[in-house]
Amino acid sequence: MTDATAPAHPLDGHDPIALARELFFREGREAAGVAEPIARSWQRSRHLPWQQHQLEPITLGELDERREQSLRLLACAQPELDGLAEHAAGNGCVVILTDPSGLILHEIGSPEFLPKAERIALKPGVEWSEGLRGTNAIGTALVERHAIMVLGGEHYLAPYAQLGCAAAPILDGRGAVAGVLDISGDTQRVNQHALGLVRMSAQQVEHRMLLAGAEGHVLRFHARPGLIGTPREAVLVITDGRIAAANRLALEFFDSDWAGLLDRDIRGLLGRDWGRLEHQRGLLTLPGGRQIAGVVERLGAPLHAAPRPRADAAQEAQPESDPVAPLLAQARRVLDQGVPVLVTGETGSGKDVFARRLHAASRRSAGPFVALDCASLPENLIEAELFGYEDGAFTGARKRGSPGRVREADGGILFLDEIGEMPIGLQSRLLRVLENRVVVPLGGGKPVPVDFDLVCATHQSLAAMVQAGRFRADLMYRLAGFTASLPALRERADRRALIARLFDDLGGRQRGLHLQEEALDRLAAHSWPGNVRELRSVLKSLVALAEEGAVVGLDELPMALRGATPVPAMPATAAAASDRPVAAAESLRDATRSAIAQALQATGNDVAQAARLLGVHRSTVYRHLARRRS
Ligand SMILES: Nc1ncnc2c1ncn2[C@@H]1O[C@H](COP(=O)(O)OP(=O)(O)OP(=O)(O)O)[C@@H](O)[C@H]1O
Repeated sequence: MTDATAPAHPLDGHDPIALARELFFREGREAAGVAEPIARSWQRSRHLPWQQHQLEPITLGELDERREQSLRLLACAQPELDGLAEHAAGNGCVVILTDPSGLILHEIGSPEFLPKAERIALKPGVEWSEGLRGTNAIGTALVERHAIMVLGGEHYLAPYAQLGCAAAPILDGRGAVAGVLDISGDTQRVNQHALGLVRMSAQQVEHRMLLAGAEGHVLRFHARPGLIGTPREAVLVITDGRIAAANRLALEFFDSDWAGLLDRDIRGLLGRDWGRLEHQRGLLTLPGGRQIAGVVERLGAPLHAAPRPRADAAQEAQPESDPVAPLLAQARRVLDQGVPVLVTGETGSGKDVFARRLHAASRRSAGPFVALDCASLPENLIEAELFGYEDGAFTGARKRGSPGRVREADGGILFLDEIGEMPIGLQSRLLRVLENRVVVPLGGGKPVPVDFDLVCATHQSLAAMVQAGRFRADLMYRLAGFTASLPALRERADRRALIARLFDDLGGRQRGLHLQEEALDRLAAHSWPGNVRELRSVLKSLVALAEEGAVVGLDELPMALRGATPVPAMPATAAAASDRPVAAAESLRDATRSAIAQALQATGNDVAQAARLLGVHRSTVYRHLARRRS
């Protein structure tokens, strides 16, 4: 055995894990004093050929292929990855998604822990099966098919003795493992809370995957009717009269495993009357006399049990799919060919989130994602920040110089947010870097070759800025190889589903809250000038203010949302923006301007309060005020 493959050594004499290791490794006895799944895993690991220890990641091309093979998993897991990433970053941890073999497809989270993860090969393209790394949360969860936490000395191998991981397998509707969701960090950072989070998130991914792949009919049911339509519902997929898929909650209800339920004739299980529940919530008496409360949906039909006429019925009739997903797929294809992508949309519509998702889906996902917000830096610092500088290049420069963001993005993606704020003098320099693929630091020094893909974002009209002489036309053409125009929240056909999901994800589910249909209708009809950011902050306070298990109705909504008349929708859809860049982007700017004006009016010109109301940073409001004055 080499050092890297040697079992971790006992930590100290009083530690029960250390004692268990002493008996197991030194004296060759049965594993005792550790949880049963760990003991079983040590036993399995003992018989593994450790000389096959594989630390190198597969190539980027191979990783791409593996991602292609797990496309549905990746799409269904993305919202959880986004949510967990916030938690992980705040706790010094990373979130990991693997494919069914334990190969890491994605890793996102704390910049503090990522380098440590890198050192032990906990990174995209590396497989963490039990067969290759001994007892570890990802590999052992795959074998045990249950969520598991593996801390410090419970890992079989020495290099992982400081590592703490909580992992949950993601099973598809036929019981096959689709992947693993994991939170990892230093041992003391990972606890029962992390285990609860990955377990719950894996359940959400399973729920989404089950519905995404379903054909025919779906029966959603639960003993508590309030939970129907949430990820805690039991689900059966019925295709051609037989059970094609089921989630774990449905198995629990029928006290069965997948083998016992799959391919059974639905009438034998539910009785002949099951079709009575089509599009109508109700009680069904099963052949044994038990009753279930549920609803059957025919796929492709509206997802709501009892559709009622409403003003925006035409939009509601569209399937509640994520309108951003096809844009993301197109943008990824373009970016992977080395063509820059420009993301446009109103403030808070998710441009930053989109850019990060694009990175995660792109050929450069194993490389860095380096973001620079051009609006947040004074003009005279952007150049140094972007292109780097040599020792003492200017007063106040760091002693040993700085490589700059462009070089930091080497091998990955450079994200320039608010590109419209890039000073015109720097635009030609950026263009040169894009064309020549070399960067020369401020204060001289040798040109350094760089290799990165570029994503930019703006809520402004670059075309209008070109006309006004504030943006270089050649740079605009270069940047906008592909424009992804994100829809405003009020224009999204899936906004009801999005609101319901965010409500659950922001703590509604955890606290057992139920968002009433009327309240959901009102939230969906609101104009949301601050878009998803504003929506999140309203939902967060709704969740925080509600008592555990409460029903959240119209009366619980903030005053501004209770009024009967929703704020009229603002003009021009973002979808039209790519065809008519000037007009659409102007309307974007108009919409942003009028949202800010409304917020300032509502708050008596209190900038801080207006910014809070819109869910934007104060500087955004100040910037708009300054522009209005000029
Ligand atoms: N699809 C989504 N699901 C959940 N949260 C989202 C989604 N899209 C955006 N958000 C959240 O909304 C907020 C605003 O998103 P983001 O920063 O990406 O918007 P933006 O368009 O870049 O805003 P700005 O123009 O002000 O920089 C963030 O808290 C983000 O996490």
